[in-house]
Amino acid sequence: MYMKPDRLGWTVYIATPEAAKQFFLKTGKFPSYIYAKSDISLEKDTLFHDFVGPKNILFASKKDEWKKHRKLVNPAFHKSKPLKTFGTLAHKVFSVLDDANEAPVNITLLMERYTLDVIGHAGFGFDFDSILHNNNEWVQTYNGIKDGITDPVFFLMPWLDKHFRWMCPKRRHRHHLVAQFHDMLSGVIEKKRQRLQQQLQQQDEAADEKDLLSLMLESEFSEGGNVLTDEEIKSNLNVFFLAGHDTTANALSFAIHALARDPALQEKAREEALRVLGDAPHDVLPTSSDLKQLEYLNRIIKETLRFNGPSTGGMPRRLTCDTNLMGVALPKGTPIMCSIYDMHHNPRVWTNPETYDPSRFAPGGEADQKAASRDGGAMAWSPFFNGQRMCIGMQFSLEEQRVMLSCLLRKYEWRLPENSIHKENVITGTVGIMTAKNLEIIFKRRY
Ligand code: HEM
Repeated sequence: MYMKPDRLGWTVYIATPEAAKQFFLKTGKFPSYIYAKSDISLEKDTLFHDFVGPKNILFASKKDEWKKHRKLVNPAFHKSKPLKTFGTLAHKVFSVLDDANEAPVNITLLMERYTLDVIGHAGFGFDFDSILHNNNEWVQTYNGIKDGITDPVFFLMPWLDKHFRWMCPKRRHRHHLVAQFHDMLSGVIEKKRQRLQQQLQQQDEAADEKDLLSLMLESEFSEGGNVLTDEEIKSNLNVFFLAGHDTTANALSFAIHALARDPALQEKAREEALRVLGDAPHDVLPTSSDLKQLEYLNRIIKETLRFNGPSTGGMPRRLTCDTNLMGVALPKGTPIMCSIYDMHHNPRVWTNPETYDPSRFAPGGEADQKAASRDGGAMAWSPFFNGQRMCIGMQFSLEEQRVMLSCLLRKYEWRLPENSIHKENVITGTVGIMTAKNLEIIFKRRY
């Protein structure tokens, strides 16, 4: 553990599995968490607050409030397994790669378009069509909001947004975009509620391909209604965007980079993809049983999430009572974070942590050995956090990555351009979600 100044002031950072075990699993007595989420990111009247809204699963800091959201959201994520959606949209990405005709492609931006279309379809049955038409109205609207939220000036000085946005027409426009986006979402929710009430919901639609909004509304309907207000449902949908879109896009681009840097690794992963999915010269849609057999690819995905996990530390917390953490007395009110990045790169936790090595995740390998130990070793790999507040979209994201990467391996060989700045390791460039700086890749068709 160490301390450094952060947005909440001097903050304790956890970087070992033993301390992380307490942080993740020792939640404290009802109704409060010991390590309760701080609402710093949600200052009222900011663009971020306007977009995401205060009442949702991610920001809930009290147990009863969180349970209310999790009750509806959980069954939706359990039922949802939209492999067809993942696959069909991956094929659209391929048409962009084919058009590039072996010219370098900014893979992070392309993966962001892919994951935006995925979350539109799988989240609430909406087609952003951002892979093929990145300039259309709704993509521009969403991107305008996202750029506004991640603008470093307003991120670091939220009071500018609250008190002085009247001086900045561009900022006012961004708030206007949020209102437009919310109106669109409200319309979709309303229509879906009506369909459900009139029992027009297609009964024959496979549950695993239904969108998360429909699944949440169905689960609410079966509870007799009124579990969450429309505002709360909308707020949860917006969280799925913020939590599930850039994170998965960056995880995918880091994996594509790892495979580009090491042709032998790429070839081995391709052999597995061809063995499982066949080598016929046309695109395929992987099934659930196919994905289970992609064992080597899975190791690559896991090692990529250890080496370059897009979420480096989750949201800041504050202690709600005096606590003893690993023999250190910490007073109530202390700001505290779990640094996933530091834990994943800690030489006292992982052997040669700066070496990218998927074999750590082979059966009986380093990761399994750690998980079997009693001192919190299972927490050593926590790209999605752990315990109660672990990422609810973990399986969704892992399946999305497996589908995209296995289809990509079948269809293309890829490499870094000669002058790439990412030859050794990927160079990253932002705060918050870890993102590669202008990562370009050259794709060569196999069929
Ligand atoms: C590689 C991809 C992803 C990573 C690395 C990731 C990481 C995380 C982490 C670290 C947390 C805990 C945050 C905290 O408590 O401070 C979290 C929570 C969450 N994530 Fe993800 N996530 C990913 C993908 C997704 C996807 C695809 C979705 C939804 C479609 C999603 C939805 C959520 C939600 C709703 C929570 C809040 C859960 C709760 O508090 O009960 N995430 N994620």
